[in-house]
Amino acid sequence: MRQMIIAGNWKMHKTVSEAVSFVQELKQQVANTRVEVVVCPPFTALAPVAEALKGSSIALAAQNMHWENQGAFTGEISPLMLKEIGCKYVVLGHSERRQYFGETDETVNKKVKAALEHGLVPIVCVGETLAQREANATEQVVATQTRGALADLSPEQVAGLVIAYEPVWAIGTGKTASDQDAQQVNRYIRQVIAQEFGQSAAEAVRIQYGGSVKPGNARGLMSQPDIDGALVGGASLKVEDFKGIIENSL
Ligand SMILES: O=C(CO)COP(=O)(O)O
Repeated sequence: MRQMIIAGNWKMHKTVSEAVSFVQELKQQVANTRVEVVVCPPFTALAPVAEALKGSSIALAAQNMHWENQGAFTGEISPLMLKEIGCKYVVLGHSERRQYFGETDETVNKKVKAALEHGLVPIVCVGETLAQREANATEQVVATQTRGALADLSPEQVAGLVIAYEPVWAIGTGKTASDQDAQQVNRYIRQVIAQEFGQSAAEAVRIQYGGSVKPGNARGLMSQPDIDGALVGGASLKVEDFKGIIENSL
């Protein structure tokens, strides 16, 4: 049985003081949930949020990472740095990083391997653009991105990962994939993983859906058999909305 994982990707939102007061409230509101709850603050807020989360079951994730341990890479953050402050997860290959910051399947793969070497669990994002969906290329795009990101990994490593299917046209647009469409693509990703890494890795890997998830649509999406959680953007910025999604995911 795969445990549901609901992660809030704050993107470039919240100062340190806003982030800390948010998680202080959140940890009280979701204290007894059976869902695994994750927050992904911006880099500046990671350490103070880690401190504020002590004693809580909410896990911490970074939104990106470089693959090297250290070096002359101005503006970058390494896996060692994230590990030391208590990150459990790291979001890799988000479509905004692919679109605006030149992320490729190859760099995502380097980052995935580096994260695993340091005991960080990657949340690997894949998803098609509207043009790709309209050209009936969704399956081809998510298969290529999945194979690219996970190249050279062992079945055991893949089993422990989280993958987030986030159709680009559904991110921040208020357009959500229908429950059936999301389920269909998540199931397809699981089939690709079964082909590449075997059935037991495919059954163990958790595959989230992301793209305009809200309290009102969470129940339908999260009850699909191949959807094991959500990667939430906008609706993760308010405690009430995020809590609503968590509660509606069981
Ligand atoms: O990109 C997302 C999460 O990573 C989804 O963002 P929205 O929930 O704002 O559509």
